[in-house]
Amino acid sequence: MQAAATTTVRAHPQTKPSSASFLRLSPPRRVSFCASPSPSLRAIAMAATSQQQQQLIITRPDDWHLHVREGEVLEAVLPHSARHFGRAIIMPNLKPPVTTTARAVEYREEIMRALPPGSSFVPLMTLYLTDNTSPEEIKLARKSGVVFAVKLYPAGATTNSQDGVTDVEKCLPVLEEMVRQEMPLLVHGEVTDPHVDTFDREKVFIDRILAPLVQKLPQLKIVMEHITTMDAVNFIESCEGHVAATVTPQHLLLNRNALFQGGLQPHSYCLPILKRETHRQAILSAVTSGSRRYFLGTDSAPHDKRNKERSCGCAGIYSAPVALSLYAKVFEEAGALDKLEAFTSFNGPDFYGLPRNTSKIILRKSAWKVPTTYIYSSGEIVPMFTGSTLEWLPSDQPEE
Ligand SMILES: NC(=O)N[C@@H](CC(=O)O)C(=O)O
Repeated sequence: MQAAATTTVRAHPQTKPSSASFLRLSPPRRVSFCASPSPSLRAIAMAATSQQQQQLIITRPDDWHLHVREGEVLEAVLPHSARHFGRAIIMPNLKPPVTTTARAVEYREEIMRALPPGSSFVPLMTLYLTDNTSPEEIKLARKSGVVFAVKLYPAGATTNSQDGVTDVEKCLPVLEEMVRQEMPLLVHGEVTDPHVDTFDREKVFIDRILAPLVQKLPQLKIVMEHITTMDAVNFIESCEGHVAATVTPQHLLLNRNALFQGGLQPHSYCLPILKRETHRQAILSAVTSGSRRYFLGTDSAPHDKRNKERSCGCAGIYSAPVALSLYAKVFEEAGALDKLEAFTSFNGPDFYGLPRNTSKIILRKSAWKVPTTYIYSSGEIVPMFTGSTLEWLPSDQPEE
């Protein structure tokens, strides 16, 4: 560990914009491939950072896309998120999925029981959309006060998505009710058509499903989850203010080469799959531009090591314990540390119409080693960047 930090950078407090002003975003901007800063510029930015910024104090972040599972795995992983994040949007892709408000309420109680004593972490529950979800269920969800969004998994697109939507047209009455209830739709944006190349599935989803949906229901709030392509960035920028996106640490830091680095790397396998470098660069530029349409969503997706490393391994990267350090690394390397707090702590609640957190968290420029695995009662979970040394260690202690 390095010596105690000396210099502190406090992000400037911002006033919370009204939802109306959120809708008046800057005019659509197309993003094309944009080269990263020249090595010399980047080196200067990093040198300046390392001399001056030894500590960051930012508003406590939220995670707008998180898988915590159930039972023993829930107990093992939840403390990692609860330690650093104020709230998280909890994904409903359990077995069986969380398709009703009643089940979401039960699941929330299980999460609350698994929290470490004294934790003030708040789970924001979601419903899993199916072809048979009723508009009535949306009214119940809104009335519950604990369900904050509905998740669309195209049937068969990813882990536990077999009960997902087979045809968005079938969900139109539900989506119309979501507009009335101002309930956001969270989208896993990939087609499942086996004839479409895995690396093109996000782009084809935008063309075939998302763009027509936005045209049909322009008032529906949509979060395109875990975006991976320049096409997604261009789409988000071309929409009015009702469409936003979450971005994971892996899609900001890794390109598809990481899947094959020195051999097949199952712990870098997630869906949507990592893409080529040009796409990573486009997402990085978008996120570090300061645009309010992008916010933190780790998609931290724990799977037991045996299920990741077997002959047909599961998709999902476990990033909860390392995510904040990694996002800080991304923004620092882009010379955009001043934009980090809006991404981690402001843009998400502003989009959802929720208050920003009031407590703070400290990130110290201090080297720390990521454990190789997290052992729990019936197995182990390998975190992203297993065994490597990271900087920007988040403090466990709340800073009021
Ligand atoms: N991201 C993943 O690769 N996996 C997620 C599901 C998902 O969000 O796609 C999971 O639940 O394991």
